[in-house]
Amino acid sequence: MTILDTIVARKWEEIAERKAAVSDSELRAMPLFGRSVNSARASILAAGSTGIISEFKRKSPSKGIINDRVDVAETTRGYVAAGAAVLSVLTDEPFFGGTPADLQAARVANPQTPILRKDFVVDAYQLLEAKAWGADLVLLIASCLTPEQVRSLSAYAHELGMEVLLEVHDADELQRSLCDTVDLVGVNNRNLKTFVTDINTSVQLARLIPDQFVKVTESGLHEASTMVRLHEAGYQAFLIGEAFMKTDDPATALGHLVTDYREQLVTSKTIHQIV
Ligand SMILES: O=P(O)(O)OC[C@@H](O)[C@@H](O)c1c[nH]c2ccccc12
Repeated sequence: MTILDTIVARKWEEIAERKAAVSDSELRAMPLFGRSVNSARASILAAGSTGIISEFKRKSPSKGIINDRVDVAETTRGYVAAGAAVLSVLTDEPFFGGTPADLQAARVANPQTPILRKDFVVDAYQLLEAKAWGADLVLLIASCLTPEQVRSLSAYAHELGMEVLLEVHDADELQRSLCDTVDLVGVNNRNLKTFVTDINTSVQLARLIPDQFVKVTESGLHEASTMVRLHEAGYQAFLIGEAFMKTDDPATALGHLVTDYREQLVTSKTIHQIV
């Protein structure tokens, strides 16, 4: 049994508990449910966007406690001020220390910014929750879903007005799960079964992702030079958590990375023009 199997098994228990406590119609009646969503796709592709999807993550199975001191509203507001194109907020409690309240607090603090509900979505009920808690897009992880589930969950997310980030880790997952109700494709550099992180995963898969999808590289990103390399490989967005959250001031860490990335991009473009 891998950690992913353990997480998904626990997730089904959580879903059963939540369904018993809050009905579909109660979720639909929540104040945020009817709000219009912010497009992550548009934000990432806008001229001058950093493409950074900045994550609020307190702990993880691979790293343990990363940061249990900072406030979600203050941190996410700081992320946006420092250049985040999209926010990612973990809502899984047992393994990542996130809560629905974190997502709602980030929503209220950042009304104009697209926010990803970062969780292990396996059931349509979680999409209703995401909408009710103020999410603009949801993550679907190919390795814990059948291609049919990816299709039906992504179509339902679209019906609810949200966008979909499909996460893959290898060519096989990409080829069998990709469908046109997905908006962004994320390549996770971290193998969720072994926790090994390798940037080459993204480099190798980039050319297999059709251009209609926004290409996102996920996990293990700490250096501007790595971002430049992945940008040149075709990535438009970068999902980054730990590099920011492990510091006492995650938003300032993001600001520094943005400055370095912009400088290095200019240098790299100049070199390409000369060579
Ligand atoms: O903290 P990192 O290494 O920058 O990674 C962020 C993000 O990619 C990672 O948290 C993540 C990617 N896919 C996930 C699925 C579930 C939980 C977490 C994740």
